[in-house]
Amino acid sequence: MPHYVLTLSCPDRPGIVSAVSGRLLRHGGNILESQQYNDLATDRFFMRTVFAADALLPELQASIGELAHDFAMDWSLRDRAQPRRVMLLASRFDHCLADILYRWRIGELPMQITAVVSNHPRDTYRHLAFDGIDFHHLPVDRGRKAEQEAALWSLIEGTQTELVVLARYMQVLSDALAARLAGRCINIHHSFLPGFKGARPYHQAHARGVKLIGATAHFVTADLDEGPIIEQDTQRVGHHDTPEDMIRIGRDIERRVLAQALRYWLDDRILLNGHRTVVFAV
Ligand SMILES: Nc1nc2c(c(=O)[nH]1)N[C@@H](CN(C=O)c1ccc(C(=O)N[C@@H](CCC(=O)O)C(=O)O)cc1)CN2
Repeated sequence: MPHYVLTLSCPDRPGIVSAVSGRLLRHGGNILESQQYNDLATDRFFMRTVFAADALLPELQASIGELAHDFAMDWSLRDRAQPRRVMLLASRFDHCLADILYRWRIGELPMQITAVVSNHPRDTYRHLAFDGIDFHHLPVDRGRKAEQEAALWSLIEGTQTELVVLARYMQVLSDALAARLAGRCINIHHSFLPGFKGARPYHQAHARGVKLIGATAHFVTADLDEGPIIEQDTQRVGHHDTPEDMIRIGRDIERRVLAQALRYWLDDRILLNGHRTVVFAV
């Protein structure tokens, strides 16, 4: 029996859970897992429900669409058996790319990788196995960023990519491209945001003399390192740690934070709540 995941958000009011569960029951739905949250500050309701049903997706979508209209819902319904289509972007540092490829290879990240894209040549990753995944070298030559982004966008569209992961991709996306990728582009920033935005956060952290460093996975917006935060983690450092030590310690934090954020996205556990997120963790 297919398993479906329904995510929704709408203005809060009594009876949302009852209406949704009743509608699913009407189609023989058996709820397997359900989480909800009411943001009292915005009076907005968020819900994620996993259910089993013999009914076909189009029938369910039509029925839930009616309900969604009545409750002014933003919603999505997906067959959990359908793997998501994800594109991986990286620059010189490949530790996050290598980690995601390994987790995907062993089945921890159930997704279809549509391509690996870099502004550096294939040889940069000569020790990484791409297992038949297409690699695209899209260099950013001075004054030709628009052309590079046009090629990148055509690849994203041409491969029907649902999510773009910036796995230490060190080029700032233009406002236009960030807008096109709103809610479907996740970046790993190598600091505990909002501290130390920009390209060299570990050197900034060392100069400030912090005792904790971290990493942040967030949705990409036009405003650099300002997007809705999905996942964060930290680790202690000391006066003896050099910027190089922090870069080494930070690699592990970046890997686990990005992998967790990607697992949440693949399992429809992230809902946007304005410039914040609701994350229905396991
Ligand atoms: N529109 C956005 N684009 C990107 C974001 C984002 O939040 N919004 N995050 C970055 C990743 N990043 C930090 O996490 C980051 C990347 C690059 C830079 C930067 O200053 N890059 C320089 C070039 C550096 C180089 O070539 O090595 C630049 O683009 O001029 C800062 C932060 C990914 N894109």
